[in-house]
Amino acid sequence: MRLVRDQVRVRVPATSANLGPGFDTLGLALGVWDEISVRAVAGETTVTVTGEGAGELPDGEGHLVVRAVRAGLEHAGAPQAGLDLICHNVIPHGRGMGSSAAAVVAGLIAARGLVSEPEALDDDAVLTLATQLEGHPDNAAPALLGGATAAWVDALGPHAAAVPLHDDFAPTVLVPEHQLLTHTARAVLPREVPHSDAAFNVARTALLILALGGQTDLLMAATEDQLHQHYRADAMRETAEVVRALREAGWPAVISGAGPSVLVLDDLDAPTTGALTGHGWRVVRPGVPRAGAHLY
Ligand SMILES: Nc1ncnc2c1ncn2[C@@H]1O[C@H](COP(=O)(O)OP(=O)(O)OP(=O)(O)O)[C@@H](O)[C@H]1O
Ligand SMILES: N[C@@H](CCO)C(=O)O
Repeated sequence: MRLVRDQVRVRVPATSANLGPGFDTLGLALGVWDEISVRAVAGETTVTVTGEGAGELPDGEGHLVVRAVRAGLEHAGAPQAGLDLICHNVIPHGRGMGSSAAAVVAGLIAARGLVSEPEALDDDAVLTLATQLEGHPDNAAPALLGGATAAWVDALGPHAAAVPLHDDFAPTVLVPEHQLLTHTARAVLPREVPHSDAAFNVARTALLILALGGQTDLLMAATEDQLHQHYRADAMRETAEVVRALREAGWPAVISGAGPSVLVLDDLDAPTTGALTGHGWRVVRPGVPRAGAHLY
């Protein structure tokens, strides 16, 4: 295996995971894109970041995209090189919009673009490597494939399948100013849950597949959850309060990923978004790209 191109550019979408009951399983691509350029060079690795994370992220081998490119090259059996990485970041960090999965998937797709036999980094391989770096596949799957996905892990590794979305589906994301790292939001979850709570979520997740496909009258019941959101409420009180108020008003609102953004599985109306904007929430209507990360 060798490097056949010395420069590639990758676009990768934001994602929202869980969608309420589908903890560590369901995910949705969002039309907010990071763009990276990777050049193989003879010298040391350098990283230039504009937008989100500029001046804060590591500027060398510790950068998450660099780590992902390296994992991809290693998996493909390709030689490592110095990397000149340029990142134009739009996806907010630590908000539950899949920034870390986007960084990892972008790096792996870049590695695919650099090597002589890209099939060594097919979608299965990229999802496996991304899940190793992320710890769970639910953001990586839609970042890679686009649309909505169900991801699961078995003895062979992670897998993902597309979840059909009805044509009018238009989510709204409410983004607060502050960050909450996924690591922190996972630390508050119990190691075990009651069987009745697991059964509760199995039913809601099944309903959610129907609701996303077009049975929208099921959306409210389909977005109930007992596995993670109430455990996380103390770590993101404003988020929990917005989710509660929106649901009381009939909107199918959930915590986006590990929070603290809120995902509404509907096109939130102008009076409601106006009120939220006045309280410091940024309103994003991203649309759902039907394709995921790609070279461009
Ligand atoms: N584009 C990026 N380049 C480099 N590192 C990144 C990038 N995006 C995210 N990261 C790293 O990942 C961290 C955020 O990841 P984290 O998993 O906590 O949140 P998230 O991925 O934004 O949200 P969620 O997983 O809930 O959707 C950042 O603080 C940073 O260290
Ligand atoms: N399923 C993950 C998504 C965030 O990365 C969680 O809720 O912790």
